[in-house]
Amino acid sequence: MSTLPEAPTTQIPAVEDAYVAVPPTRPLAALDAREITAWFGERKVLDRVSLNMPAGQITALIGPSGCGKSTFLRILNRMHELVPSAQLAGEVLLDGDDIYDPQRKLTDARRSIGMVFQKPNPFPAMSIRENVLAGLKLTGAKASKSDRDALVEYCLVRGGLWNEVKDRLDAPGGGLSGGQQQRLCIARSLAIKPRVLLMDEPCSALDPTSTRVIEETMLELAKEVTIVIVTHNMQQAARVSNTCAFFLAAQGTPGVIVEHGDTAAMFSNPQDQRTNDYVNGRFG
Ligand SMILES: Nc1ncnc2c1ncn2[C@@H]1O[C@H](COP(=O)(O)OP(=O)(O)OP(=O)(O)O)[C@@H](O)[C@H]1O
Repeated sequence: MSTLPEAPTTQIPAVEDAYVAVPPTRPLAALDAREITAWFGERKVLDRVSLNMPAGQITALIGPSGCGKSTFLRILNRMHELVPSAQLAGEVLLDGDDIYDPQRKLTDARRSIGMVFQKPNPFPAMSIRENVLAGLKLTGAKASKSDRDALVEYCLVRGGLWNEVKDRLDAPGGGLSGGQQQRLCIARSLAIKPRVLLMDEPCSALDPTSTRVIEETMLELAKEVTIVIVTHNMQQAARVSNTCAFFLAAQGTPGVIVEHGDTAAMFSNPQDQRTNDYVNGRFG
């Protein structure tokens, strides 16, 4: 697990003060990482990692602890640069446009590429409704109350939580179960209609039933949003992902992708012996 902070640290304004709107549907987008090398201080932790994450698909990043999966994921929406010692080389293209282009604002990347973290991190004192709307700070247009209500419903339906909370939208988000809180965080991330959703071990703190609900939610969401998920759970990778990338960092060397491709093929007929050993639980 990464040592980076897991929760957004910026102060969220009161929802009534936020400028909100129901954004139009955005077309599906592919993410293409090219020759990504990453450092923390002097230490190189990823070495020339390239990966295409196709539009409308779920890509799983798998591999043993410490091989750089979370670092790679955070590079995909410019969170890596929040660490003072962190450096980066390479390109990340969202539908052909480099999110690291100096002409582009950091907020452009965050608007298009949302993130769900390992530990559910709703704003506990805010209501369920406010939690969803809190994701809207980045949009810039005002909207009516009915638009906001429609957006809250839209996000909670897609987050797979609507039926469980529709009668208590003003109850605090902190009062939900862990699995419900994680789906609330998914709903919050959907409020700005991201084109890509990054998920860093989103089920590792959840029981098997909540895990299955989140997996079903992901499979539904993938019709509208490209998803990239880090998971240690091989069954989960096999159940939800279309494509898979196996990361590995040999002792004292930076992480690389050993093998990537169609998930079913990688699990049934891996090309590299190390992939074979990993997916069959022989190490990691
Ligand atoms: N903020 C940080 N400062 C310094 N080194 C870091 C930082 N975050 C991660 N690292 C190092 O970078 C390497 C890759 O870490 P990362 O969290 O990306 O791996 P991971 O594959 O996601 O691991 P896990 O599966 O345990 O979450 C590790 O050696 C880790 O110690």
